[in-house]
Amino acid sequence: MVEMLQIEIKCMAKSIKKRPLMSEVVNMLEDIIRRGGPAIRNPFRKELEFAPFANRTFDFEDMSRATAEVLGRGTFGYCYRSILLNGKVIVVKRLRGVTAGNMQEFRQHMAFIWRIWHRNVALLRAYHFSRDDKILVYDYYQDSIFALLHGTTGTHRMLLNWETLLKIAMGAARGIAHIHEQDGGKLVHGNIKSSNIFVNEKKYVTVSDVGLAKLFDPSTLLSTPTPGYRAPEIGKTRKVSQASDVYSFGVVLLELLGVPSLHTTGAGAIISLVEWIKSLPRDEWTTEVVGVEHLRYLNAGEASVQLLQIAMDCVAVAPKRRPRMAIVVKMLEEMSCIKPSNESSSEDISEDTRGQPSIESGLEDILDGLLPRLTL
Ligand SMILES: Nc1ncnc2c1ncn2[C@@H]1O[C@H](COP(=O)(O)OP(=O)(O)OP(=O)(O)O)[C@@H](O)[C@H]1O
Repeated sequence: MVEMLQIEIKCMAKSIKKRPLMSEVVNMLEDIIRRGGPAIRNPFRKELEFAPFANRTFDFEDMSRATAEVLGRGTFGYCYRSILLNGKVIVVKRLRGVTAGNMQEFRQHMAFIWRIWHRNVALLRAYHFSRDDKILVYDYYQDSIFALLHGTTGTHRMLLNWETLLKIAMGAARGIAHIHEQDGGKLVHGNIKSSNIFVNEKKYVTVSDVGLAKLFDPSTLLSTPTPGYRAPEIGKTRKVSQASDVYSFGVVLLELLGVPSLHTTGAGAIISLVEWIKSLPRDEWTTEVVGVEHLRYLNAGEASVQLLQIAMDCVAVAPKRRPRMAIVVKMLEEMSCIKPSNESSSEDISEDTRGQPSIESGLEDILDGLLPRLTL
């Protein structure tokens, strides 16, 4: 290790003339290795650390040779969809503004994320840490719940059948409840929304971006969750909490139920929407809020009112009045025993009320192959 430090000191010499040539540095390092010195990694090669048990089917060089397309720019930096030469499709997140300043801290945090192992939590496959780059690698999932519901443009509204809707709700709820059990029951996701919930290759609903909030300064997170999913108290407290995760999940439930325009409204508009729903007599909730066409399609009778009630409990303005996520899971599990009154008929509705593709068209390939067989 001392020898390594000596090399480092030589490289950082003030006088340019005293700094060794790169070829000399390589020779010095090779010499250390030859003499059976400390097990060092080639410092000129970028390394990926893989999750325990994850298949190491690619390395950093494969990643740099892959094609990459920007999926979007999120709170934590740019997100790319990358196709490796072996055909595997991965998602690469290049983080910006990470506060975990050194390798040790970052590594400890990654190990913490890997311990949050659950079928409803998206696996962080690998990471890379260097002074210039902090990169996270995930599997690529065909579609987020947001994309399923609203399409990539966010303009259309997909109607889900009752069974699919409940499975998505339950998978996401179980994932969030598991996250809330971590770190001595204190871990907060901090950015629950339908574009962070996916269906994985085993057909499990998985919650992504877990543990990332802890890597950033709270001031970076002031814009999370995205307006619309952000609990009202965050404006004052400037802090996300488990109760604010529950609020965000309530908004996802409303979104799943097809409450119109949720994805385009701001936090204020959501609160007034919630107030409006509360002002309606309960027996008018589903017809007014979910919509007659969608209700006919869901064909779930009183169960859809109950689901709407759970969503409304989650979006209670006072954080203390919101149920804990474990309770939400229980309520959803009880609901899943309630069967819709009749099998939903595909002839009932082939297009939703806005003439946009419904479950019967447009994304049918994905939905036929995927959602009816969602695993719980
Ligand atoms: N593993 C993944 N597979 C497929 N698409 C993904 C994956 N991770 C992210 N995406 C998609 O990439 C886009 C950008 O994601 P990213 O998480 O960077 O930002 P965001 O979800 O838009 O915002 P935020 O940072 O607030 O979560 C989103 O549309 C998201 O659904």
